[in-house]
Amino acid sequence: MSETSTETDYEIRFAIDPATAAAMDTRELRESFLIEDLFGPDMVGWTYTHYERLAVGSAVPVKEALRLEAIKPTGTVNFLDRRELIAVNIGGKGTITADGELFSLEHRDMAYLGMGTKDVVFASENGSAPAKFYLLSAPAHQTYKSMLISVSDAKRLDLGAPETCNERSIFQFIHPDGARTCQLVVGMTTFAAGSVWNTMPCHVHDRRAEAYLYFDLDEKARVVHLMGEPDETRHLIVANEEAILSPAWSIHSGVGTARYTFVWAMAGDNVDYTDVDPVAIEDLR
Ligand SMILES: O=C[C@H](O)[C@@H](O)CC(=O)C(=O)O
Ligand SMILES: [Zn+2]
Repeated sequence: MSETSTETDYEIRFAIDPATAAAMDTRELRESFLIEDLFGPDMVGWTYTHYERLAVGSAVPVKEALRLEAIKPTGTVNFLDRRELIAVNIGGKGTITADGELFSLEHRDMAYLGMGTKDVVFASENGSAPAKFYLLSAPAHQTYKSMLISVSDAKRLDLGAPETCNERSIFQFIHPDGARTCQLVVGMTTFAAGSVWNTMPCHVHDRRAEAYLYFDLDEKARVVHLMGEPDETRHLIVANEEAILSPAWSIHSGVGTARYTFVWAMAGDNVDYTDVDPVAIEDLR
């Protein structure tokens, strides 16, 4: 890809409190917590949230490479002057060049870019099977090393059972023995054939907000994503390659009408994956 474009779009989502969310109808819930049309071609798109100032976005270089540029909400000269970023490739092979360092990402690989990285360019190896970079960024307080994290470097945790339709593997890309980050904790969850329930039994963690990207879901299939306080649940019907925002007070769990994969990402007061408050299934309302 010879040309480099800098078309960037963003929208802001304010933080919603639980009482306000409980009074919302379907349309309002979707406008507040669902991100549709996430992967627009040949542009960088952001949803800048007021949940931990976590920004969720995408870069899909089809005709040309795409440069990361600052957006007004960051208030900085370069996007990463006071932030860190993780890019997860859910498409074809692609590259990320960060201040001259080249990272090659296969399908399902991630790259971590540390605070202070100035020049970032996303490119596809082949525009007819473009890379699809799912972007996550949070404020940072120090610079950790930029690095490629391939799915084979991730720490694998097998959970669930076929009888409860929740047999799945959690790939923790950020863990204490791997890449260091300030706030971002990101991973991917895949399912055994026949299993469709993620994160059930579910949990909350007031210390961290979370975002999910559901992908590799059949175009006509949907995930029924559960949100809300444990005793006041709501649902979002989610299509392939759509993301949801999960405030710190909300459960985040889902059941697919067919198989899918998802990327989960958190930011907040700690990076301890195990620091969750479990919710018993019988306590859900
Ligand atoms: O706080 C952690 C996140 O919710 C995910 O790790 C949960 C998940 O992938 C699962 O149980 O399927
Ligand atoms: Zn969680």
